[in-house]
Amino acid sequence: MSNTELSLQDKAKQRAGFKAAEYISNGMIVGLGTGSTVAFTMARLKERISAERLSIYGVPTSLQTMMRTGALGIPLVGLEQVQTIDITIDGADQIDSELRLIKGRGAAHVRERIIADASKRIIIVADPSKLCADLTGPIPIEIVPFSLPHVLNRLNQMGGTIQVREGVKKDGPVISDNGNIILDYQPITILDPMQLETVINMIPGVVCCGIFAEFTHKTTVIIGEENGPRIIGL
Ligand SMILES: O=C[C@H](O)[C@H](O)[C@H](O)COP(=O)(O)O
Repeated sequence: MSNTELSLQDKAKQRAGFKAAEYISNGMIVGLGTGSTVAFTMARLKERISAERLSIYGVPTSLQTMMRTGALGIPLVGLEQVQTIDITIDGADQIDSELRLIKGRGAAHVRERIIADASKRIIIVADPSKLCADLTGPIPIEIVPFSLPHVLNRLNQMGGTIQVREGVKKDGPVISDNGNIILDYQPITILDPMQLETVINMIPGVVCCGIFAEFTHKTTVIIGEENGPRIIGL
């Protein structure tokens, strides 16, 4: 797509995504997130690989990213082949003032959390619409299919509303890359993101939810503002 065809929001994503690619240097192992914003980072990395002979290996967080990087020719390694990941670049659905996140609109948050945890540093790329004073939800939750009635019961006891995410081009529930079901849980309020994350993640059957509150100490956020990328955090 040419630059003139991009929407204003896509241009903002592009500014953030391109800026993040500058943080990558020769020899790095790079966690590659999922979604439309980090797709711009991957496009820029492909250019740097050709123009500067940049030598990197990516660790993908989803089948979508695996397919995109395959098409771009970015070399990949599996998590089992690396000790640690130098930097992970990923998107987010909501970012609060303390750099806590909600992720998982694309149902990739389980693998994204694993890669984030294995990374020395995390760079989150986003357009300005993702910034908020406080996280509000909905919160994506990946669950083992067998546990559906139990998890629905437990979340109902907590209040709020829950939807089993359904496919757009598929009848029935969305199935994640891990073979699981995705719920979208709208709590009444999120007073303490870390506490709510812990409570949801402890429900048997939940693989994990999309609140990422534990990585703020190693997170940088890049917002693609109109007059240039804004860096928040480290
Ligand atoms: O499951 C999807 C991921 O958490 C994405 O990183 C997140 O939804 C942001 O995606 P986008 O950059 O397309 O807004």
